[in-house]
Amino acid sequence: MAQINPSILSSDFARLAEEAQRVGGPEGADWLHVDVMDNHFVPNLTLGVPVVESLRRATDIPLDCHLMIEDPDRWAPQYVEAGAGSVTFHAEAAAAPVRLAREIRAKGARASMALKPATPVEPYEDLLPELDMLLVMTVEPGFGGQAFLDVTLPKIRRARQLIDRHGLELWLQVDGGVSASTIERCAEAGADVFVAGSAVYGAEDPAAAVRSLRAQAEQAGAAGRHAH
Ligand SMILES: O=C(CO)[C@H](O)[C@H](O)COP(=O)(O)O
Repeated sequence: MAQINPSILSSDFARLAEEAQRVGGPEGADWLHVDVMDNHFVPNLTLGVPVVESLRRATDIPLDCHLMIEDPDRWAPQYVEAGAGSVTFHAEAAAAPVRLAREIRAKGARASMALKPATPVEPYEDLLPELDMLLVMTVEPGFGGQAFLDVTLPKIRRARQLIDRHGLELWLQVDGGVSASTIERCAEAGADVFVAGSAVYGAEDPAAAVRSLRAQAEQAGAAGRHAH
């Protein structure tokens, strides 16, 4: 089943609790995608551990924290303690990704690793069993509202092949420029978790946008599985 995770990067940061509610409810957001940026790993600055702690108290939607930060080996465990249900670190930033994934899992969250558009998936094949989710970035991380990068589609396909070849349960997430006009290509390529910021929070009815994106992804994903 396709999962839709609205990115709070495109929401009103002064009203995060209400913004979480706007995407909740029946058939609403599966997870809330929380973009953590440190102005070092990416050229933008957002929020940190205290905001995640507050968000955890403000919503029942589980938190999917995407750490676009340097030194995730040091910080990721703190996001689990703050209440994240899933913590994503970047392959390009982690010093010891296997140890870090194990630590995140041991603390009780889902462990996830992200790849920037130019980072190949193949070198990480043996590491995949240590993960609960792989995030293939479909824009350069740092900002919401960017155009989807088609060049990432072959990598989504290759990641799906590796996951299936090894019989793994891990989820394959895409993030960046995911909208009504790009989600089907991602789903056909094999993604099953979709982060959408502007396509959800820029819509008149964000909860309806979540439902509509999920329906599109499910239909295209089923067609993609049939074709393979
Ligand atoms: O990680 C991100 C940027 O680094 C955001 O989650 C992503 O870009 C979502 O925004 P949009 O759907 O508007 O592209």
